[in-house]
Amino acid sequence: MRFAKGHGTENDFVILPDPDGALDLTPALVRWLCDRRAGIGGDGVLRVVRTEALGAPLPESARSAAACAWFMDYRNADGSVAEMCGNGVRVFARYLIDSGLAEGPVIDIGTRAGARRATVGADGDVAVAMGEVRTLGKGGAVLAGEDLRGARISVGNPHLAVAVDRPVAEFDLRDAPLLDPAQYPEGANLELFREVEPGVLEMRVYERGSGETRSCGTGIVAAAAAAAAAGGGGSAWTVRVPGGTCAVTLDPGGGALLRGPAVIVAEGETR
Ligand SMILES: N[C@@H](CCC[C@H](N)C(=O)O)C(=O)O
Repeated sequence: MRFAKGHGTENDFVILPDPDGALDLTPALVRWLCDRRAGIGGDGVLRVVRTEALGAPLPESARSAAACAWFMDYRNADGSVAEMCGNGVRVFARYLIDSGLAEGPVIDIGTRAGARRATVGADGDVAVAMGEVRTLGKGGAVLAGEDLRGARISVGNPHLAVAVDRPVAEFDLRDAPLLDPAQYPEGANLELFREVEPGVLEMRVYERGSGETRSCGTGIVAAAAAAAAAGGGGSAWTVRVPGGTCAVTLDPGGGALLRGPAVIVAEGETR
């Protein structure tokens, strides 16, 4: 099986070119590919498939993806399926261009949350229009015995974005947060963020299906939206995560642009 490896601010992915939809991508295969000791290693898998080769009809939420030539079939490291991955779309766009599958610099990519437009810049950064960012009210979680309250936000996938008042490095993110299943029947990603300068956030994330990762594009957008709603600033945000820095621009219509680096680091074949 051919693969590539890439990352966006160290949120890393095993990329599987499968234009004709021939691959049987089981949860067990995903877990093996993402295993950092026995496999290749990654926070998730990006299957690169032609939308017309998907086989199954797209859910209502993904209807706009039907017009896209390429579909990002995203899987978390535990084998579960997620609707969207912000860094994944950026790395996916970089892969399509580097491998000659798309010309760019603007590429519409299908996801389970609908079409997402990625623009590859001359500086190598990839910006993606993240679709509608919806704030759904307040939510809570218990993390390492600590009660946290924050904003429930959908960026196509579910988030709890929590503003904290001490450095994010001080939190214990080894174990999964306990979420209220009534609020999050499908689970969620937890972001802890703190405004360290006007318009600048530091953030850490515990991702549903992957554990703590060094970056999460949808989570970065959720944190920026939560910070903006709390009155901490305007539309332009810089978000520092353990794996690097991304920029978010919130637009008055409820959308967001996420921009940051995306690179392909290796290509190979499994045995
Ligand atoms: N790392 C991604 C998010 C991947 C999906 C997430 N773990 C979920 O289950 O919703 C990103 O960059 O957005």
